[in-house]
Amino acid sequence: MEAQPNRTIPTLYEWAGGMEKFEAWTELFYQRVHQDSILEPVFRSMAPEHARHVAHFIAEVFRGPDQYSREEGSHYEMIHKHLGKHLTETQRKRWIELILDTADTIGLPDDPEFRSALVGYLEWGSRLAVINSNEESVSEPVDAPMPTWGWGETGGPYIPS
Ligand code: HEM
Repeated sequence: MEAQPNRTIPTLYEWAGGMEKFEAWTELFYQRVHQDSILEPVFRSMAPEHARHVAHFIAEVFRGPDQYSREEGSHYEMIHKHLGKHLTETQRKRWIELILDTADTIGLPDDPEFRSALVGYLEWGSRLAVINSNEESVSEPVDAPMPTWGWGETGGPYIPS
C-alpha cells in the first residue's frame, strides 16, 4: 500500500504563512535589489511580474498551490530565463544575503528547522541558477516536473519543549 502523507506535519508553504507571505517577501526583496549596486545591473530590465512569479515558484516548490506551473511558467521555462545571463558567484552571494535579510524583515519563521530548509533550498537553487546562466540551452525535458522541497534532515517543524 502506498504511504499516505502525514497530515499532522505542515508543509514549508503552510509553515511560512501562505502565499501573501511569499509575495510580500519577494516584493520587498526586489525593491532592495534595485537599490543594490551589485544586483541592480542584473535585474535592470526584469519583467514587472518577476517578483510575483518568483514568489509563486518558491511557494509551489514548498508544496503550496501550483499557480506558477499552471498559469505562469514551468520548471523548464524558469531554467530558460537564466540562460546566457552569465551570473557570477559574487552576484549569487549578494542575492542570498539580501533575500535572507528580507526574510528576517518581513518575519518569515526563524526557527532552526524552517531556516535549515529555507537556506538549503536557496543555496541549491541559486547555485543551479548560476550553472544554468552559463549554459546556452536547457538540458531538462520541456515537461520536467517542478522540484519539491521538505523539512530535510531536521524532520521539522520546530516543536518548543
Ligand atoms: C532559488 C533560487 C532562484 C529561483 C527559485 C529563481 C527563480 C526564477 C524565476 C521563477 C524566474 C522567472 C520569472 C518569470 O517568469 O517572470 C527567474 C528569472 C530570473 N532570475 Fe532567478 N531564481 C533563482 C536564483 C537567481 C539568482 C541567484 C539570480 C542572480 C543573481 C537570478 C537571476 C534571474 C534573472 C536575471 C532572471 C530574468 C529576469 C527577467 O528578465 O525578467 N536568479 N528566476
